[in-house]
Amino acid sequence: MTTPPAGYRFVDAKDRQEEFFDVDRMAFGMTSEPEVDAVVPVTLDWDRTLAVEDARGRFAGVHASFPFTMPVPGAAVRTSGLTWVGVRPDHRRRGLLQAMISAHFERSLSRGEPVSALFAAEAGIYGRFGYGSAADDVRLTLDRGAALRDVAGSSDLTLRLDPLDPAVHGDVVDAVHREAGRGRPGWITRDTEVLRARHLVDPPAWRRGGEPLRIVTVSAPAADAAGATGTRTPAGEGEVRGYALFRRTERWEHGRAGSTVTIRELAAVDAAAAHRLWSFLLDLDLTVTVETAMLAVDDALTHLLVDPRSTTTRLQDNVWVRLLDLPAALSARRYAAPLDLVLDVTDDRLPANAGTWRLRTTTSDAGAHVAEVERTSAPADVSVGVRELGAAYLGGRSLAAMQPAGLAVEHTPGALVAATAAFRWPLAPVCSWGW
Ligand SMILES: CC(=O)SCCNC(=O)CCNC(=O)[C@H](O)C(C)(C)COP(=O)(O)OP(=O)(O)OC[C@H]1O[C@@H](n2cnc3c(N)ncnc32)[C@H](O)[C@@H]1OP(=O)(O)O
Repeated sequence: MTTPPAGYRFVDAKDRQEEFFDVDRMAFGMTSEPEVDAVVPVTLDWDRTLAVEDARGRFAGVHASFPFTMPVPGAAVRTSGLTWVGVRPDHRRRGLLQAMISAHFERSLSRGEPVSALFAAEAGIYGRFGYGSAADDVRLTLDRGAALRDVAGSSDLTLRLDPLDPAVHGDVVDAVHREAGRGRPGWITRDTEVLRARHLVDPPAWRRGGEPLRIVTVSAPAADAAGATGTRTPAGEGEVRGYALFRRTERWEHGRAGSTVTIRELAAVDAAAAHRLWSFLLDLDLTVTVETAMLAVDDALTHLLVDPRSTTTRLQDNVWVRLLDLPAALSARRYAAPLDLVLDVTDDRLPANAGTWRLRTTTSDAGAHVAEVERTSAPADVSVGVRELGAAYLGGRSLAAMQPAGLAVEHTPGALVAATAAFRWPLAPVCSWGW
């Protein structure tokens, strides 16, 4: 069991919840506002929290994790979603994060979670611990009226705008979100009531002068409702095929309206639904600018825009992935092509992962290849760090492209091209919400 640096010890945080939050408020510079705290539910599972206490008995560092089932190429894997990591500024750079990460790895492995994932507060922190940046997202700023390519059936869908009411819309949002991300690696769903509730809260302090959150849904006519999501609008007009959670922030300058539309999340189960939702959001009266939520780099919108150059696009790292139990993790996902590869893996923090492994696809299931991963003494085809394998794990990064950066070394000609063809996946990975 990991021990923290001298003068510190790990302690249970369960009965000291306010202290736990105080550390993060100190670490992030966040304030506690009673009107926000009253409505924003605590999502933590206290059995998955851990604190580091100093010699005076005060919490100096904390972290927690969520038990996710993360979609990976062709399958899903139990994943420990690291969160709420914080060290008080007066205790930083003494190795508390190092100790907490080791404890997190041990505890996740003991629960049978072969993978950990996180959203990084700063992108420079987690690579040293073997997390690889496994997905990017894009946020687009669009002008009102940005033109879209046509999609058949879009105008047949019924559109409905309402104030967001979690009690009314919670089930619709959950069902459509699940369906919209089917088959997309990284698309973690909100699997507890409290995570679902947290996603829809909207305290006035978070609105930055904007209106309360709205929801726009699009539905198939009742007779056409095929049942993909099994949801109907609250008024029962048909099956819901997509929604967007958004708000407008009103602005006037020299008598001219210049409001902004800010989208918290948009999910659509088919092209017509995506087109109808974007067409609506891109043409709201009195608005001039639309800010999207984080989208997959290959999101439908990126294909539908007539003039992609007219938007401002911000690319950012999305989910980071750490393989904790390498053979379990690599055999949990599917592969896009057959592969028989000996990998020489370096992993300074989890030596059980280091050394040579043979990854061999055996059977295929609906075109996706199932792999066995075993220890071998055979000579390696490719040498790679566990961080790079984490980066490639969701199918969004090319192992071959890491070679010019010196992060993957090929010993057998053609091995990196073959590995890349097998590890890549048709849909770019993304998680649509941060935890
Ligand atoms: C998944 C999430 O929850 S992300 C949220 C992360 N939390 C925050 O950003 C809140 C503000 N920051 C903090 O609370 C702290 O500074 C932490 C948690 C980032 C680091 O905690 P510390 O206890 O200071 O880290 P620790 O002393 O163990 O340092 C470990 C290593 O990480 C490096 N490191 C720490 N913070 C950073 C950073 N922000 N950027 C780059 N490197 C960092 C250290 O330099 C050290 O490097 P070394 O191994 O080469 O010496």
